[in-house]
Amino acid sequence: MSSDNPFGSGNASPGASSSSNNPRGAGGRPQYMTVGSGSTSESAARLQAILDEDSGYGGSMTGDENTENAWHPGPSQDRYTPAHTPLGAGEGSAASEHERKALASHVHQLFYNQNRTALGRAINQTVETMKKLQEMNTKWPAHYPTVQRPPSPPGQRNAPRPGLHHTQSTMDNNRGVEDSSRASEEPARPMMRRAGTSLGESQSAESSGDATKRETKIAPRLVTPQLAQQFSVLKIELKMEGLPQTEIVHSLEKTSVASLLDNQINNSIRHLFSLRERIEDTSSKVLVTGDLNAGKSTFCNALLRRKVLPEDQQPCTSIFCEVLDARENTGVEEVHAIPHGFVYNRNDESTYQVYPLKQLEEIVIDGDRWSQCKVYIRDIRPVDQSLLNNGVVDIALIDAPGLNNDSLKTTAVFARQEEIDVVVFVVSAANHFTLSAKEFIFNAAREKAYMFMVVNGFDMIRDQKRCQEMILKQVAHLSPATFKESSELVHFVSSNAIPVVQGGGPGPGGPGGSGSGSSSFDDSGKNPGDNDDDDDNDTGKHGDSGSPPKGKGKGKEKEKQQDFDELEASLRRFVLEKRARSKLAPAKTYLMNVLGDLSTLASVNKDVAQSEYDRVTKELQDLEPVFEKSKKARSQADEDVATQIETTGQEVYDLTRGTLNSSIAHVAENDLGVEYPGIFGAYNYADDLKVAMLNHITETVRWCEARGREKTVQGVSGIKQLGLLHLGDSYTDLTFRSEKMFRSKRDALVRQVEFEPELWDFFDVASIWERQEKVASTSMAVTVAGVVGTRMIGGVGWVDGALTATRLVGANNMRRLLIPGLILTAVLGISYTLSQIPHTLPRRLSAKLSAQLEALDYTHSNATRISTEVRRALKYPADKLREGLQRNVENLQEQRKETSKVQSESEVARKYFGNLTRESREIRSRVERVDLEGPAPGIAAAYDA
Ligand SMILES: Nc1nc2c(ncn2[C@@H]2O[C@H](COP(=O)(O)OP(=O)(O)OP(=O)(O)O)[C@@H](O)[C@H]2O)c(=O)[nH]1
Repeated sequence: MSSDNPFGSGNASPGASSSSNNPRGAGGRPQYMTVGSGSTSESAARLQAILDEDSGYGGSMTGDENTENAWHPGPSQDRYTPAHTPLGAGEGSAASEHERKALASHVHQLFYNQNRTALGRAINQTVETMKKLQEMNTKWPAHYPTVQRPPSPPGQRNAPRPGLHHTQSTMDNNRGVEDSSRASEEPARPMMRRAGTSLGESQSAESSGDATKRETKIAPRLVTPQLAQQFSVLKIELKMEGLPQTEIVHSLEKTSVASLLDNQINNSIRHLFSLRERIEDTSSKVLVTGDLNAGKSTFCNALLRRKVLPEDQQPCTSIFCEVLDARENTGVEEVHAIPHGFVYNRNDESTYQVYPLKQLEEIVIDGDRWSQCKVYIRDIRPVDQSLLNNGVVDIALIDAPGLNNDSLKTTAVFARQEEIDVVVFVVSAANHFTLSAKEFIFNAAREKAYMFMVVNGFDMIRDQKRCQEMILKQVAHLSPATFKESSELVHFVSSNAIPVVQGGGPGPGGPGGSGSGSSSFDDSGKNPGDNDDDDDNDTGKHGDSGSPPKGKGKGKEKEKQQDFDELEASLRRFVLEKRARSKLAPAKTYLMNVLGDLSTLASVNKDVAQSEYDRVTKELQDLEPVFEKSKKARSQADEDVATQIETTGQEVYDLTRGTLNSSIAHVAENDLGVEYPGIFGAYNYADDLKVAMLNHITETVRWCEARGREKTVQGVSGIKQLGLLHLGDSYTDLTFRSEKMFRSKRDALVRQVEFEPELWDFFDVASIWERQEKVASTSMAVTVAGVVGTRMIGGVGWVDGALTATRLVGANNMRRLLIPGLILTAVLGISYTLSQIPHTLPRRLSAKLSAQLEALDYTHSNATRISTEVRRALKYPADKLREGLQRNVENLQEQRKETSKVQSESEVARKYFGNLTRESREIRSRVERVDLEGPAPGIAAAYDA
């Protein structure tokens, strides 16, 4: 564009000392994006070098080999303001003006790149943080913040306290204007502010006070879940009939919430990736819309310096035509026409049809067939002037159908699309704003406070000053923000005055090279072959609609050209600024929201982890003595039970043994209930006696068993007491059925004891004699017999007695008396002996029985049997008790282990969430510092100028 510079290319302004001091500078080829038509300065070139180093995508080519004098951005670079060069008169000041604007643009670009890098880094850090959170979430399921609903005032439904909205840093500021207009229009629509990531949602951080105020404006019947207010991005969307979301979250398991959160984090990470992609994207889309026949296509062609889009006096554009750089289509110039109902994908030819450029005219009028088209062209302008491909911001132009009742809505929807960075509104200088135009701008102003306005066909206006005043007045009403910046945003131009290369194909010089494009024009802005400077109807220009009433002469043409150049420069700046907002702001807003959510989540979970840690620590402290006690109880009860079993067993043994021994020893002395039937029944008597004795002993055994039972019952209840003492409620009581003891060996004794009464059992001479001595009234015969008997029994003594008797009675008498005496004695003896059987026999039998039982070890074996059974009966509940105690100890041990595990986990979680809170706040404050709103100092300088 330097060739179009009215001040001559390479002439630095007088005031631009930096340029004049450096012989390289002013006259050199501009190696950076030139804004406007001004010449380029050395400092601008240096800035370009900075941009190139700035890791961004700026700076197409530096080519500045000599860097010794280059300006290096120091710590103060982010506040670098180009020096206000003293303005010289005439051309010099104009050149300096251009230079300053160029610098401003570059400084803005520098800021843009810094912001972009900062946000990109923040996105990476956030993604990493979120991935770590996901990992943590699997180990320690994160808690979702609980929601406390405040009690509702009587007669009013739940109206939760408004939560703090997260900072919304998106785009179009001037909320005040926007809000008040909205408020008046929609008083009853208290929409909740959500994560605004789309274009046009401009919101700033809201204080709790503001929020409360806003809440009071909101109709109280509108219940917004507080949950949604606390979270904006990581909000868990749950739908369940009849239940508010908050309650559903409460009713969910901790792990279920955790997995929902995990899902949400995944979505969030995906979104962050797409935002990163978006901020790294250098392209920007500009939608050109306006009234029918306002000259939109002519304006687009003028921007391209090539007649690509069909222009007509009658409305012709009925579809959206997007003009893109042919490099995006492997360098091939062609039109891709997209039929209705298809979503365009350049790599899928089934979604469009290919046509040559010259057929574009037929396509744009065929709105019935096509919904839109993509026009790939090679920009004929040099890279430093190119709009489509300038290495800094690649702009795609979209020519929209003229606004009328049919297209108004579609265009409004199109303009709201996320990828549309800027809307350029073309209005006819002659017709001013039509109703459709007003409606469109008024609605668009809600989304986009600023709009770029092109008042076209200015050449047709005779009283241009009045026209300007009238239009600006209308702009003030329609878009106050735009009006405030009207010097930058409202341009009065004549698009048809801009020389363009004719036809769909490349111009004579060929569109390919960066330098060749400019060769299509001469210094005066004419087309080659243009003979008449004053002829606006020549082939190289627009304006075939008739000659303008003004603007004859070279000066006028240059003026129009200059106006258009100004417009272009402003448009570039505007696109750049808007791009910063449309591309970076969604990333910033989303990051602010997601990091806000993360920090809320982290601090809530930190608190939960802390309280869990405190709780389990306390639990462990309480558990320790219980565990020790239980261990002690186990060994104590073990000992007690063993002692009890042993004591009871021993007692039963001793009792049985003593009782049985005594019973056996004295069995004969008992009244066994057996009558002596006389000598003839003596044998039966002996049998009966034997049975009676055995029964008596058996009864004694039974008695001992009964005592054993009693002791066992006592023992069992003792064990139960121990169980209740040590295990409490967890002790399982057992029903003890004592009657089931001693079931076997009942008749064993009869089988074991085998003896028959013998003859000698009936006669116990020794005892008879013993007994006889005690009897006082004994007859003589008996005495004699007794004496004799005694003597006889006494051994040698009886001979002596016989001799004594012989001596008394005399030998003859003796002889006569001896026989009857002997007979008498025998008879007496026998009858006495027989009479003693009931006394003798039981003793004899008892002695025999005793001997046999002793031989059988009867007493010991029975005492052992009974005591063993008692021990066995006691052992079962004792074992159960031991098991219970052991289980108790093990349970406590397990509980202790689990609690310690929870303790260490919650400690890890506490630390992790503490770090996460800090980390997310740090990243968030870094993101917050990314200033997308304030104009860069360079821009301010440009505005000052
Ligand atoms: N005098 C003059 N005529 C212009 C200017 N700009 C465009 N025209 C003419 O106005 C007519 C309409 O121009 P277009 O560019 O087709 O208008 P449009 O807004 O694209 O039309 P639709 O898209 O069909 O609504 C053409 O004949 C142009 O030559 C201008 O600045 N001055």
